[in-house]
Amino acid sequence: MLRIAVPNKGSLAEASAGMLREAGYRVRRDSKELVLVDPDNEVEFFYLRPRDIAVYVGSGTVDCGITGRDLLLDSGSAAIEVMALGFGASTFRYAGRPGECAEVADIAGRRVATSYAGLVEKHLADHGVSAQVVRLDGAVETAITLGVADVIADVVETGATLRSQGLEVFGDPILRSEAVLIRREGSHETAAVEVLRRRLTGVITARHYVMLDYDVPAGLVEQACAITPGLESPTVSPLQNKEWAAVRAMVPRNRTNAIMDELYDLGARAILVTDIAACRL
Ligand SMILES: Nc1ncnc2c1ncn2[C@@H]1O[C@H](COP(=O)(O)OP(=O)(O)OP(=O)(O)O)[C@@H](O)[C@H]1O
Ligand SMILES: O=P(O)(O)OC[C@H]1O[C@H](OP(=O)(O)OP(=O)(O)O)[C@H](O)[C@@H]1O
Ligand SMILES: [Mg+2]
Repeated sequence: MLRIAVPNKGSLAEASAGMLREAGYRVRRDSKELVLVDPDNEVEFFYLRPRDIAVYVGSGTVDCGITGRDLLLDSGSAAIEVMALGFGASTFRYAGRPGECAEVADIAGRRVATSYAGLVEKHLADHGVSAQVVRLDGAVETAITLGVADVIADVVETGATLRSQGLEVFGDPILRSEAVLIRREGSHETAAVEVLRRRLTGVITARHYVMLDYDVPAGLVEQACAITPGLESPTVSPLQNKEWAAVRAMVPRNRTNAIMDELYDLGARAILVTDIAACRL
C-alpha cells in the first residue's frame, strides 16, 4: 500500500484534500481523523503537520507527501520535489521597518526573526552575511515591534500582514514557494508513485484547460485550427451542412475569452466552453 502524507491543518490542507478528491482518492470527513485507508486505490493517507511531512518522507516512513517547497527546503530532510501542484503559492522574504535595510547585506550584525531558521541561515551564509537568527513559532511580524528582532523573514502571500505592522519587504525574494509532491531522495519512483503523479498531473491539466467547441465555415478550418491548435491536434468533424465544420480543441483557461473573440472575428459561431472534470494525456 502506498503511504502518502497530507497536510492536516494550515494553508495547504483544504486545497490538498480538494486535489486528492479530484484525483479520485478518498479524503477524510472528520478533521480529527489522522489515518485514512483507501482500499480501492491501495493507498494509506497520514494527516500530518506540513512542516513535519518532509521529515517523515525523508526518513522513508511514508513514501511521499504534499508540503510547501519552503517547508521542504527549511527541513533539510532527504526528500526531493517530484512535481509542483499549482496551489499554496507564496514568496519567502525579508522585511523590516521602512528604509532600514535595502538588501540582504544590510542584515549583517542584526537580529532576524523567523520560523524558517534553516532556510534563513542557509540564505545568509550563501550571501556571506553574519547575523543572529531568532527562531519563533509564528506571528513573526510582531517580533520587531516587541523588540526581539530588527528584521524578519517570513511567508508573504498578499502582504496584508506586513502592511498591518508597518513593515516593508526588502531585497530579492529568498524563495518562490508553492505546494509540491515530494518523495525520498535516492529512492526509485515506484509504479504507485507514478500513478499518483499521473493523476495529479491530470487534475492540474484539467484545471488549466477548458474544452472549446465551435462551428466554422469549411474554408476557414485551417485558420481556425491555427488559433486553437489543441494539445496534439484539434478534432474536426463534418456537419450536415457541408459548408460548415465543427472543431473541438483544448485551450488554456486563462486565454478562453481572447480566443473566442479571435474565432468570432474569423467567422466561427456557436462557440461553447466546457470545463474538463478529469483527464489523462
Ligand atoms: N498566507 C499564507 N500563510 C502561511 N503560509 C502560506 C500562505 N500561503 C501559502 N502558504 C504556504 O503554506 C505553508 C505553511 O503552511 P502551515 O500549515 O505550516 O502554516 P500556516 O498556514 O501558517 O498554518 P498555521 O500557522 O496556522 O499552522 C508554506 O508552504 C507556505 O508557503
Ligand atoms: O501576506 P499575507 O497574505 O498577509 O500572508 C502571510 C502571513 O500569513 C501567515 O501567518 P498566519 O496567519 O498563518 O500566522 P502565523 O504567522 O502564526 O503562522 C504567514 O506566516 C504570514 O504571517
Ligand atoms: Mg502560519
